[in-house]
Amino acid sequence: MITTDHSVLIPSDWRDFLALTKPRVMTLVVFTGLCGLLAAPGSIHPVIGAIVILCIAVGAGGAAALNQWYEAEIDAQMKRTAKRPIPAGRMARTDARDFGIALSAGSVIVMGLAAGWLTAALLAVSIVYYAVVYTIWLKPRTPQNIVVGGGAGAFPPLIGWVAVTGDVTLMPIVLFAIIFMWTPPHFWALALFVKTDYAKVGIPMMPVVAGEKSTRRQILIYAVLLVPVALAPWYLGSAGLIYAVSAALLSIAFVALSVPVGLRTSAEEDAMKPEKRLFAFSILYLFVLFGALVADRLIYNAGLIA
Ligand code: HEM
Ligand SMILES: CC(C)=CCC/C(C)=C/CC/C(C)=C/COP(=O)(O)OP(=O)(O)O
Repeated sequence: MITTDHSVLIPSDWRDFLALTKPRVMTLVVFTGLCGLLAAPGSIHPVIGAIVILCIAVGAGGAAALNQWYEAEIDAQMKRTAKRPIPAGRMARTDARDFGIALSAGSVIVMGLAAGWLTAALLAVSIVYYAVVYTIWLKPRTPQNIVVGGGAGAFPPLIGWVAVTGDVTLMPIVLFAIIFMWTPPHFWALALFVKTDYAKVGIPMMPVVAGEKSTRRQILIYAVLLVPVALAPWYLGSAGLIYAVSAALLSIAFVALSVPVGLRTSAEEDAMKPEKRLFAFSILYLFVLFGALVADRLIYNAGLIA
């Protein structure tokens, strides 16, 4: 049973509040935000920079808490999510809601005061995008939920970049586009092996609605479309050879891992190994790609390469 009553004493400790922020997923969200900040041309005071990253972490965590407040009932029915603080009965639902609102509002206000209101507005849009547009509106309604909703997770590098430069130019939009195109293969690879969970709770994820075959084709299509987008910082002249070589190698590996997932029809014999491999690699891919962007920028700035 899910508790919604404030008066019920539930011994949720700090670990439950931390779990509400989806800390493991958010490491990559925060990392891409940090990379956007470090790769941007110009400089930012280190203390302000640290506050910006903290606000991205807190805002994303707040949005994740609101996601779990709203989805407590369906989380309770899925194996992967049943042990979360609310469905497991360790936290009152209203506490998660209040915590989510406090983190979200607090992060936007502090961001505005520290880094300006354009940066804060972008953070606010990404929070509303994840907690409301994706969670409440798209996710229960359409199999394109994560294609459109994935935009929420694409904001952090844009936010980090704009905190430094003060305006939205082509390059931060390219960084947004990289994560936007990356999200479908990232999530659908996983959705293929947790399909039954989503089917059980009536969430129209792509493999449930369009079937496995179509989802597999779409994973491959997005992985191929991601290649020119991932290389864009280089051919648009905003990144050098270190980034170009890294992006090319990562792209080859990503497409190579997507091919067996995209082309096969039956996966029963190997317990979905290629799908699990692609999902795991998708995370490494984004860490290394954004890390390469920063390494490239720092090395060129330091004059180590002409
Ligand atoms: C709508 C878009 C997305 C959906 C639906 C999605 C969904 C998921 C799911 C269901 C998991 C499994 C772990 C869990 O149960 O929490 C996961 C893992 C993960 N996701 Fe995503 N994801 C999305 C976008 C992103 C974005 C934008 C990032 C970061 C930039 C990201 C980073 C990660 C990471 C790092 C993990 C591994 C966490 C771990 O090791 O436990 N995801 N994702
Ligand atoms: C700055 C800011 C607000 C960033 C937002 C970052 C963001 C949207 C990340 C998306 C990652 C994520 C946890 C998806 C889970 O989908 P789900 O919630 O459908 O997964 P679930 O089934 O595990 O609940």
